[in-house]
Amino acid sequence: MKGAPTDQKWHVPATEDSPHEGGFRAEIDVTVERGGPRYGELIEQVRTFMDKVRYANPTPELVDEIISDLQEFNAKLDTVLVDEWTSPSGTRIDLPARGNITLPPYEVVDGGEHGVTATVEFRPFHLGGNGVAHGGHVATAFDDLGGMAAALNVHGICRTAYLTVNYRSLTPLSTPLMLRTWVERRDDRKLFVKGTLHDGERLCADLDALFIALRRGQA
Ligand SMILES: CCCCCCCCCCCCCCCC(=O)SCCNC(=O)CCNC(=O)[C@H](O)C(C)(C)COP(=O)(O)OP(=O)(O)OC[C@H]1O[C@@H](n2cnc3c(N)ncnc32)[C@H](O)[C@@H]1OP(=O)(O)O
Repeated sequence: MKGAPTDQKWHVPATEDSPHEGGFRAEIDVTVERGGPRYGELIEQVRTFMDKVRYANPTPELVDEIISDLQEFNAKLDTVLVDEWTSPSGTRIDLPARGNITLPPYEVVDGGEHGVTATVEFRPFHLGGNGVAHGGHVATAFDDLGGMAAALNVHGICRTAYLTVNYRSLTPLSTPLMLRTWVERRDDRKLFVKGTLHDGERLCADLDALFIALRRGQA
């Protein structure tokens, strides 16, 4: 498993002409094919680029050159833009963080109704200051993997109502960390989710969140 568990049943009603229904995906279209076999490498190159940009001090000439290269890349991608429901970024279940470039890359090592265990590595571009991760990126990892624990528990899509992160110690960059999330209590559509982020034995942060299972068709 990398981006999300593959052996789950997603009981979401499908319609023939609409790829989604309100906030739901009508079909949880899990794919390992969109974008081709090297799509993960593309995402990794983009992440590496962001790492370099975060730490580079380029000359004005190099800035000019890179802008021009990026304009060419953007023009190429302009020819293949699709809607969010069919973009591989976020749906490639075989890739870290489902190939979603906006998320800290994680790999799910175990996931089901009981919760999710994942390894996550904050990249150099997730720098907050003084060599450690920005707290907002830690919250992003908790939001996605807390939402996944809620979704796996109810077999449907959930949305964050609140998310509290307690930062217990510094979160290192470029280090494999262990992130766990689980539903501690369910009250109808309300899922009270807990989580922890560890660097080895050391607790970096913990999570207290409420996710709400969306009603069918709810935007
Ligand atoms: C394709 C391959 C994929 C496969 C793998 C899939 C896995 C993929 C995992 C991805 C996981 C991503 C996870 C990211 C999730 C976001 O980041 S979502 C974005 C951030 N959140 C938002 O924008 C939410 C904005 N707020 C809203 O939309 C609405 O307020 C909500 C949260 C949906 C609730 O609205 P509602 O459905 O109308 O419900 P409402 O009746 O207001 O509240 C229901 C109950 O919850 C309580 N409640 C609601 N809000 C609160 C609150 N803030 N505090 C306390 N109680 C509250 C209410 O009091 C009520 O309680 P009861 O009266 O029933 O006891």
